[in-house]
Amino acid sequence: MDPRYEVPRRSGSSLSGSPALPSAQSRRRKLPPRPADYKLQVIIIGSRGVGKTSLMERFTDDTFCEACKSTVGVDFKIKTVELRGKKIRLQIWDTAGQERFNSITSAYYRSAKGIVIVYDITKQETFEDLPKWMKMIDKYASEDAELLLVGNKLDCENDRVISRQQGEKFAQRISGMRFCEASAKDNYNVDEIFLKLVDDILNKLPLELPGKELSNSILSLQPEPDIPPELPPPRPNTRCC
Ligand SMILES: Nc1nc2c(ncn2[C@@H]2O[C@H](COP(=O)(O)OP(=O)(O)OP(=O)(O)O)[C@@H](O)[C@H]2O)c(=O)[nH]1
Repeated sequence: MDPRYEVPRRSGSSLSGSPALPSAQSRRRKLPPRPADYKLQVIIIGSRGVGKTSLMERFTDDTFCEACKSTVGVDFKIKTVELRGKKIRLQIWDTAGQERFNSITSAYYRSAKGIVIVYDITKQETFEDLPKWMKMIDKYASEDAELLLVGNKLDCENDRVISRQQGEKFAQRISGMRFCEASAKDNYNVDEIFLKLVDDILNKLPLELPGKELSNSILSLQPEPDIPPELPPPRPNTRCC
C-alpha cells in the first residue's frame, strides 16, 4: 500500500513503536470537582434510640431505617452543601447514645463547630437526660460551638410526652442554643437542622478573625480526624443550666 494513504492508528501503537494517542476515554475525563471552600465538623449527641443515626442518614443519603442497629462508638458521614455561594464539606459524627461509650465519643466533641443534641418527644427520660449531655458539652466541646436542640419523632404526635414549649424553654435557658422539632422518618425539618447550623457557624467565623478574609486555610487548620483528637482540658461550666 502506498504509505501516503495509510490511515494513522488511533491506539495500539506498540506495533509501530510510536507513542499512544490519548484514548477516547481519557479525552472524555471530567474535570476534578471544585474543592470545598470550607470543611466543618458537626457532632450529634443524645440518649440511646432518639434517632441520631436516622437524622444523619436522612440528611446525607435520604434514607430511613425502621430497625437500625445501635451505634457502637462513633460513626460518620460526609455531605457537601452549597450555602451563600460557598461549597462546604460537612463531616457529621454520629455518636453512640449509650453511656458506656462516653469515653470514646467525648474525644470527638472538641473539633465540632456545631453540636446537635437530640431527644425523643415520646420518651420522657431522653429529655431528662439533657442536662447530662450539656455537662458533656461543657466539659469537652469548644466554647464557641453552635448548639441546636432537636426534639425528634414529630411524626409520633399521638405518643408525645414532651411538649414543644418544654423543649423551647430548655433551649432558652442556654445561651445561643437553637431549638426545633423534627422527624427523621417523615423527613421533616431535617435539612433545616443541618443547614441552619452551618449558616450559624459561617456567621460566626469572621468574628473570630477580625479584619481577615475567610479562607479555606482557616478551616484546614482543623484536619478531619480519622482518629479521635486529643482530649481537651475541661472547660468552665458556662452553658449548663
Ligand atoms: N417514628 C419515628 N421513629 C424514628 C425516628 N427517628 C428514628 N426512629 C426510630 O428510632 C429507633 C432508633 O433510631 P436510631 O437512629 O438508631 O437512634 P440513635 O439515637 O442513633 O440510637 P443509638 O445509636 O442507640 O444511640 C429506630 O428504630 C428508628 O427507626 C422518627 O423520626 N420517627
